[in-house]
Amino acid sequence: MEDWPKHKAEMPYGQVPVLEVDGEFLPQSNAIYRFLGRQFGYAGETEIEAAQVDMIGDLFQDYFNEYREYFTVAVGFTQGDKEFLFNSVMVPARNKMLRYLSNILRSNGTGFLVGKSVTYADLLLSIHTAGMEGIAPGFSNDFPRILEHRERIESIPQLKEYLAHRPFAPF
Ligand SMILES: N[C@@H](CCC(=O)N[C@@H](CS)C(=O)NCC(=O)O)C(=O)O
Repeated sequence: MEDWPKHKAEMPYGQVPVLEVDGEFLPQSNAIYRFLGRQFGYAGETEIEAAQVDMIGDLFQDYFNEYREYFTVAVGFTQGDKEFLFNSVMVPARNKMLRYLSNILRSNGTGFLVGKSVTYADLLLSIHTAGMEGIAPGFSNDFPRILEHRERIESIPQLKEYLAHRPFAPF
Protein backbone atom coordinates (compact mmCIF):
# COMPACT_ATOMS: atom_id res chain seq x y z
CA MET A 1 0.00 0.00 0.00
CA GLU A 2 2.89 2.42 0.71
CA ASP A 3 4.20 1.89 -2.84
CA TRP A 4 0.80 2.23 -4.51
CA PRO A 5 0.87 6.02 -5.21
CA LYS A 6 4.06 5.52 -7.22
CA HIS A 7 2.58 2.66 -9.27
CA LYS A 8 -0.82 4.30 -9.72
CA ALA A 9 0.71 6.80 -12.12
CA GLU A 10 2.12 3.94 -14.22
CA MET A 11 -1.26 2.20 -14.64
CA PRO A 12 -3.32 3.03 -17.77
CA TYR A 13 -6.39 4.12 -15.76
CA GLY A 14 -4.69 4.64 -12.40
CA GLN A 15 -6.17 1.38 -11.10
CA VAL A 16 -5.46 -2.33 -10.75
CA PRO A 17 -5.74 -5.06 -11.86
CA VAL A 18 -3.48 -4.67 -14.89
CA LEU A 19 -2.11 -7.62 -16.85
CA GLU A 20 1.18 -7.04 -18.65
CA VAL A 21 1.52 -9.09 -21.85
CA ASP A 22 4.64 -8.67 -23.98
CA GLY A 23 5.02 -5.07 -22.81
CA GLU A 24 1.31 -4.22 -23.35
CA PHE A 25 -0.67 -3.15 -20.29
CA LEU A 26 -4.21 -4.54 -20.20
CA PRO A 27 -6.48 -3.02 -17.49
CA GLN A 28 -10.10 -3.92 -16.56
CA SER A 29 -10.85 -7.21 -14.81
CA ASN A 30 -13.38 -8.46 -17.33
CA ALA A 31 -11.12 -7.80 -20.32
CA ILE A 32 -8.36 -9.71 -18.49
CA TYR A 33 -10.69 -12.63 -17.66
CA ARG A 34 -11.86 -12.92 -21.26
CA PHE A 35 -8.33 -12.65 -22.64
CA LEU A 36 -6.97 -15.38 -20.35
CA GLY A 37 -10.15 -17.45 -20.58
CA ARG A 38 -9.99 -17.55 -24.38
CA GLN A 39 -6.26 -18.21 -24.38
CA PHE A 40 -6.42 -21.16 -21.98
CA GLY A 41 -9.86 -22.61 -22.76
CA TYR A 42 -11.94 -21.33 -19.83
CA ALA A 43 -14.23 -18.94 -21.70
CA GLY A 44 -17.04 -21.32 -22.76
CA GLU A 45 -17.11 -23.93 -25.50
CA THR A 46 -19.66 -22.31 -27.85
CA GLU A 47 -20.62 -18.73 -28.70
CA ILE A 48 -23.66 -18.87 -26.43
CA GLU A 49 -21.66 -20.37 -23.57
CA ALA A 50 -19.04 -17.63 -24.01
CA ALA A 51 -21.82 -15.02 -23.72
CA GLN A 52 -23.19 -16.74 -20.59
CA VAL A 53 -19.73 -16.79 -19.00
CA ASP A 54 -19.28 -13.07 -19.81
CA MET A 55 -22.74 -12.37 -18.39
CA ILE A 56 -21.63 -13.84 -15.05
CA GLY A 57 -18.42 -11.77 -15.22
CA ASP A 58 -20.49 -8.62 -15.74
CA LEU A 59 -22.85 -9.65 -12.96
CA PHE A 60 -19.87 -9.84 -10.59
CA GLN A 61 -19.01 -6.22 -11.50
CA ASP A 62 -22.55 -5.07 -10.65
CA TYR A 63 -22.45 -7.12 -7.46
CA PHE A 64 -19.11 -5.61 -6.43
CA ASN A 65 -20.51 -2.12 -6.99
CA GLU A 66 -23.39 -3.04 -4.68
CA TYR A 67 -21.19 -4.18 -1.80
CA ARG A 68 -18.12 -1.95 -2.40
CA GLU A 69 -18.96 0.32 0.55
CA TYR A 70 -18.85 -2.62 2.97
CA PHE A 71 -15.77 -4.17 1.34
CA THR A 72 -13.58 -1.07 1.48
CA VAL A 73 -14.33 -0.70 5.20
CA ALA A 74 -13.89 -4.44 5.89
CA VAL A 75 -10.40 -4.49 4.37
CA GLY A 76 -9.37 -1.20 5.97
CA PHE A 77 -9.27 1.08 2.89
CA THR A 78 -11.93 3.40 4.31
CA GLN A 79 -13.45 4.17 7.70
CA GLY A 80 -16.97 3.13 8.67
CA ASP A 81 -19.18 0.90 10.80
CA LYS A 82 -18.26 -2.54 9.52
CA GLU A 83 -21.02 -4.47 11.27
CA PHE A 84 -23.72 -2.02 10.21
CA LEU A 85 -22.50 -2.10 6.60
CA PHE A 86 -22.31 -5.90 6.64
CA ASN A 87 -25.97 -6.15 7.59
CA SER A 88 -27.29 -3.27 5.50
CA VAL A 89 -25.10 -3.55 2.36
CA MET A 90 -23.32 -6.91 2.15
CA VAL A 91 -26.05 -9.30 3.30
CA PRO A 92 -28.76 -8.14 0.84
CA ALA A 93 -26.27 -8.08 -2.06
CA ARG A 94 -24.91 -11.52 -1.09
CA ASN A 95 -28.34 -13.07 -0.71
CA LYS A 96 -29.47 -11.85 -4.11
CA MET A 97 -26.26 -12.94 -5.88
CA LEU A 98 -25.78 -16.34 -4.23
CA ARG A 99 -29.46 -17.24 -4.68
CA TYR A 100 -29.23 -16.33 -8.34
CA LEU A 101 -26.03 -18.35 -8.85
CA SER A 102 -27.47 -21.30 -6.87
CA ASN A 103 -30.41 -21.32 -9.28
CA ILE A 104 -28.06 -21.28 -12.27
CA LEU A 105 -26.13 -24.23 -10.79
CA ARG A 106 -29.35 -26.14 -10.19
CA SER A 107 -30.75 -25.57 -13.67
CA ASN A 108 -27.43 -26.22 -15.46
CA GLY A 109 -27.06 -29.47 -13.52
CA THR A 110 -23.43 -30.21 -14.49
CA GLY A 111 -21.82 -28.90 -11.30
CA PHE A 112 -20.49 -25.89 -13.25
CA LEU A 113 -22.11 -22.51 -13.88
CA VAL A 114 -21.94 -22.77 -17.68
CA GLY A 115 -21.66 -25.82 -19.92
CA LYS A 116 -20.03 -29.05 -18.83
CA SER A 117 -16.62 -27.88 -17.66
CA VAL A 118 -14.91 -25.22 -15.61
CA THR A 119 -14.87 -21.64 -16.91
CA TYR A 120 -13.65 -18.39 -15.47
CA ALA A 121 -17.19 -17.82 -14.14
CA ASP A 122 -16.65 -20.77 -11.77
CA LEU A 123 -13.29 -19.34 -10.72
CA LEU A 124 -14.88 -15.95 -9.99
CA LEU A 125 -17.46 -17.56 -7.72
CA SER A 126 -15.08 -19.82 -5.81
CA ILE A 127 -12.49 -17.04 -5.37
CA HIS A 128 -15.17 -14.65 -4.17
CA THR A 129 -16.62 -16.99 -1.55
CA ALA A 130 -13.16 -18.09 -0.38
CA GLY A 131 -12.07 -14.45 -0.01
CA MET A 132 -15.25 -13.43 1.80
CA GLU A 133 -14.92 -16.40 4.14
CA GLY A 134 -11.63 -14.84 5.29
CA ILE A 135 -13.35 -11.50 5.99
CA ALA A 136 -16.74 -12.75 7.25
CA PRO A 137 -16.51 -16.38 8.48
CA GLY A 138 -19.56 -18.49 7.53
CA PHE A 139 -20.29 -16.17 4.59
CA SER A 140 -21.80 -18.90 2.34
CA ASN A 141 -23.11 -21.29 4.99
CA ASP A 142 -26.75 -20.71 4.02
CA PHE A 143 -26.02 -21.66 0.40
CA PRO A 144 -25.22 -25.38 0.21
CA ARG A 145 -24.93 -25.42 -3.61
CA ILE A 146 -22.37 -22.63 -3.45
CA LEU A 147 -20.34 -24.44 -0.78
CA GLU A 148 -20.44 -27.66 -2.78
CA HIS A 149 -19.44 -25.78 -5.95
CA ARG A 150 -16.43 -24.22 -4.22
CA GLU A 151 -15.27 -27.63 -3.01
CA ARG A 152 -15.59 -29.00 -6.55
CA ILE A 153 -13.61 -26.13 -8.09
CA GLU A 154 -10.92 -26.10 -5.40
CA SER A 155 -10.36 -29.84 -5.79
CA ILE A 156 -9.37 -29.51 -9.47
CA PRO A 157 -5.80 -30.86 -9.19
CA GLN A 158 -3.97 -27.93 -10.84
CA LEU A 159 -5.94 -25.40 -8.82
CA LYS A 160 -5.48 -27.35 -5.60
CA GLU A 161 -1.72 -27.34 -6.19
CA TYR A 162 -1.73 -23.60 -6.99
CA LEU A 163 -3.82 -22.68 -3.93
CA ALA A 164 -1.52 -24.69 -1.65
CA HIS A 165 1.57 -22.78 -2.82
CA ARG A 166 0.49 -19.35 -4.04
CA PRO A 167 2.01 -16.27 -2.42
CA PHE A 168 0.07 -14.73 0.47
CA ALA A 169 -3.02 -12.87 -0.77
CA PRO A 170 -4.81 -10.72 1.82
CA PHE A 171 -8.24 -11.21 0.11
N1 LIG B 1 -13.64 -1.64 -13.52
C1 LIG B 1 -12.32 -1.85 -12.97
C2 LIG B 1 -12.30 -1.37 -11.53
C3 LIG B 1 -10.90 -1.41 -10.96
C4 LIG B 1 -10.85 -0.94 -9.52
O1 LIG B 1 -11.87 -0.51 -8.92
N2 LIG B 1 -9.65 -1.02 -8.93
C5 LIG B 1 -9.43 -0.62 -7.55
C6 LIG B 1 -9.07 -1.82 -6.68
S1 LIG B 1 -10.34 -3.04 -6.69
C7 LIG B 1 -8.19 0.29 -7.48
O2 LIG B 1 -7.26 0.17 -8.27
N3 LIG B 1 -8.20 1.18 -6.49
C8 LIG B 1 -7.05 1.99 -6.19
C9 LIG B 1 -7.17 3.40 -6.68
O3 LIG B 1 -8.16 3.74 -7.39
O4 LIG B 1 -6.24 4.16 -6.36
C10 LIG B 1 -11.96 -3.35 -13.05
O5 LIG B 1 -12.87 -4.19 -12.97
O6 LIG B 1 -10.78 -3.70 -13.21
